Amino acid sequence: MVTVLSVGGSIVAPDNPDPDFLNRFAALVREWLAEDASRKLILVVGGGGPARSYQQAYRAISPAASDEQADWIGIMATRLNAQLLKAVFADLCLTDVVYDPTAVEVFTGKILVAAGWKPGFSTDNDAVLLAERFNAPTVINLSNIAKVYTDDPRVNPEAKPIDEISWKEFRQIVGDEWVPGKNVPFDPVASLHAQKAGLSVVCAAGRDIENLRAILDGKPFTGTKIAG
Ligand SMILES: Nc1ncnc2c1ncn2[C@@H]1O[C@H](COP(=O)(O)OP(=O)(O)O)[C@@H](O)[C@H]1O
Ligand SMILES: O=c1ccn([C@@H]2O[C@H](COP(=O)(O)OP(=O)(O)O)[C@@H](O)[C@H]2O)c(=O)[nH]1
Repeated sequence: MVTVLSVGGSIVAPDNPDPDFLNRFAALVREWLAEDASRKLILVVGGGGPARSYQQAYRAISPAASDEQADWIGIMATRLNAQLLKAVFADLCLTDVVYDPTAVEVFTGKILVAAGWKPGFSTDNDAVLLAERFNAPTVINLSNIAKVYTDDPRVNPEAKPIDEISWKEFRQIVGDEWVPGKNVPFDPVASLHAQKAGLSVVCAAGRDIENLRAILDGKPFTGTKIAG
């Protein structure tokens, strides 16, 4: 049984890598995998603070900055974070970090680590492609926010948290347009793809390890389910 976790860069490397979080996360993952030999995990890792600061530097320097170049810069940040996770799980992760999610042939070991692929979307979309490929019905999307809100709560203090939402309604919140480095609970391209594929997504706070344990165990959790 393969479970797909989209691990937001905002929790792996908010500004710099967060070794305290990674340590607690690694302990939980190891414990959970050891409990049942049939469990396997795909960890799709985002770019976090470094992706944004390098993209911003590029835009500050280049008046005619292109989205494609900005995306490539972000992709490289996701690959650096992914290589860190692969090293942390070296004994369980036997294959190279996946870049092209449509070309994965084998999944030996207990963990597969994936990073950014190509311009036009975020690692959320790579997670959707991998979920389809490995028949996982749900993507667990771990971020720096406990729930999806009716609007960005950092911008709009009136925004209300949501427990369950349809893809149609969710896509009205995040829109259709991809912008490199966009901060949204699940990216617009990935959302359309997940809707078409009939996948569900659970958005939750990645740093809350007990809550993550509950999600992995199929128990009641704090977060937002996007489906239907
Ligand atoms: N409707 C919304 N609900 C919740 N968060 C939102 C919403 N719209 C925008 N955001 C922002 O998205 C951020 C999470 O996205 P991001 O920082 O890219 O996370 P990650 O790196 O984990 O993928 C939140 O911190 C929040 O500021
Ligand atoms: O397949 C991918 C994955 C990532 N990115 C770029 O890399 C950035 C960082 O990735 P992501 O948004 O997934 O990181 P996170 O939001 O988790 O920090 C994105 O904003 C995109 O600019 C991309 O172009 N293609």
